[in-house]
Amino acid sequence: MFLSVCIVDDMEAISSLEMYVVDRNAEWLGVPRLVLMENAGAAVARNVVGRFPGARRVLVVCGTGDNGGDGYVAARHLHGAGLWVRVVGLGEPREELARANFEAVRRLWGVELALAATPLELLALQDWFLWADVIIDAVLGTGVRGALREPHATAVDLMNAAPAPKVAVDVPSGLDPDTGEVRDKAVRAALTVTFHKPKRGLLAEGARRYVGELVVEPIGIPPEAEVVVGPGDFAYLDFSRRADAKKGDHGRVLVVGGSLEYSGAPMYVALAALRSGVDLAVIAAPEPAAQAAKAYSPDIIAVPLEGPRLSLRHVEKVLRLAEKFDVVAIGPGLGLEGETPDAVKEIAARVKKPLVVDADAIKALGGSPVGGPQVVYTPHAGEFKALTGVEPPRGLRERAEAVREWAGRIGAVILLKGRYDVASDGRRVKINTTGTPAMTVGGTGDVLTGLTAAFMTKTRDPLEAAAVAAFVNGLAGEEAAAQLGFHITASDLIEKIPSVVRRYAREDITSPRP
Ligand SMILES: NC(=O)C1=CN([C@@H]2O[C@H](COP(=O)(O)OP(=O)(O)OC[C@H]3O[C@@H](n4cnc5c(N)ncnc54)[C@H](O)[C@@H]3O)[C@@H](O)[C@H]2O)[C@@H](O)CC1
Ligand SMILES: Nc1ncnc2c1ncn2[C@@H]1O[C@H](COP(=O)(O)OP(=O)(O)O)[C@@H](O)[C@H]1O
Ligand SMILES: [K+]
Repeated sequence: MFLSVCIVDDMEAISSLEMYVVDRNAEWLGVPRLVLMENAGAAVARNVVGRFPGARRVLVVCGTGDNGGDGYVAARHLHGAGLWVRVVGLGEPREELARANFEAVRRLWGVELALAATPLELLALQDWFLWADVIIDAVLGTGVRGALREPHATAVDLMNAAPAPKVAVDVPSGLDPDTGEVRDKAVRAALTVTFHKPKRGLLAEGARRYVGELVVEPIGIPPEAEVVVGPGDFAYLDFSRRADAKKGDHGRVLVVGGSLEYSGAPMYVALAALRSGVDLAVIAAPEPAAQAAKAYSPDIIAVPLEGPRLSLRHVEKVLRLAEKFDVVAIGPGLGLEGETPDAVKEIAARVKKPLVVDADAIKALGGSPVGGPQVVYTPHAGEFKALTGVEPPRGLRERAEAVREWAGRIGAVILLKGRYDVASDGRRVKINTTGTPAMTVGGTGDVLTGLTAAFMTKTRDPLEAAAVAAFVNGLAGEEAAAQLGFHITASDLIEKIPSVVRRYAREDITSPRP
């Protein structure tokens, strides 16, 4: 399997957001989240029996989220191992996974389950906390937000006041999984069983008195889940809108492209950006392409640059124009005649905006690529060679290494397009597996450029913008090809963008604070 790409070392700490993304992408790869929860709960049970072999009486304290879900699984496994198990639930779980495991415990007449939604109800169960040989803290994990509310705060106090050793599920409740901070209080565990990889906060200075001994347990997440682009990656993009939003709030993209010969490419970029959910997509193009764009669609604003191609005399005008935009995409349809390459070099070097460099602009910059924290190159194999001087390797692992190495050298994000798209910012690698050979039709790269520019208005993370753009572009191609086979055009992809994005993005309308 050439996909045996394991380009991350397996003990680096991760953030709760990264864990959420890996979890959702493992599910997209076909590993159900309920399986992850079952493995997590079973791992807790195994560690309790292994670390406290003399324990007979176990109290499991479960929150209302998936951390609680893990607790219910652990309770079932420990009950199955012959221990005397009592469970306190701080309310009925709402999420389906935790709910399923809550129900599975509720039906076991051999397990005593009490619900306590208030401090008073908890205090009535005080003797359970003193009865236990071991207490499992399954109250809060990576979903903790802000200061502890009730009855969680009382639950933490009762657990800490009990003499029995505590075993924390994933994160000691009350500890911030990313910083290790404790706002008011947290469970002081003898042992923390965390899943898949250590959350950064567990390793922080001063966290040890809460974490106790740390055990990292695999739960069946395949290594590909660390690098594949999937639904989880949408968590990096903000598609929400305020009720009092105004034009431009949701992104302005400037497309610098087109020439006498090519007018379609910049249009594909602009239309794809609009369909991705930006407010404005403007093309700055040589007259013939600008006229064609104006004639083609009222959705596109076109600023004409006199003459048949981008030239040095246009640079100042383009730079001034760019100041009014959030992201600039440069390259599609420019051609490489005359002064165009020099004009591209000048603009790329001086534009102070997030930049997507595609197509002819990559070739124009070839020898001296521009780097920057918000610069993204979207080459196909030939353009990668023009950018770096080297052919991209054929094997996926080698290809990922090459993209990462060159992204690091140039100091930009590189998204190398192909059967699998490989993106890197020099440190992280993302691999997109969506798409279809029907997409070799001209213009699909322009659509990807439009998606990338649009998504760069929705996040500060250009690698994730490019990765999610590739994911959406590929799915749009697959859906178009499902209807039209190998007869799709780039326009068919653009039509599919809204339904693909809406399947994974949260498009909330937030009411502004009065
Ligand atoms: N992400 C993954 O890969 C996996 C996660 N799993 C478990 O799922 C957990 C994350 O689950 P969730 O995202 O549901 O979050 P949690 O279960 O950690 O907490 C969310 C729940 O706690 C409540 N809550 C949050 N902050 C609170 C506060 N300050 N005071 C009182 N209540 C508060 C929320 O209303 C919600 O009901 C992980 O820690 C882990 O234990 C496991 O099932 C294995 C797979
Ligand atoms: N054989 C393929 N299988 C799946 N997706 C492909 C394939 N070839 C290209 N694509 C997709 O088509 C889009 C454009 O890629 P490409 O054709 O290399 O760029 P360009 O249109 O700029 O030449 C990318 O999103 C890429 O993932
Ligand atoms: K916990």
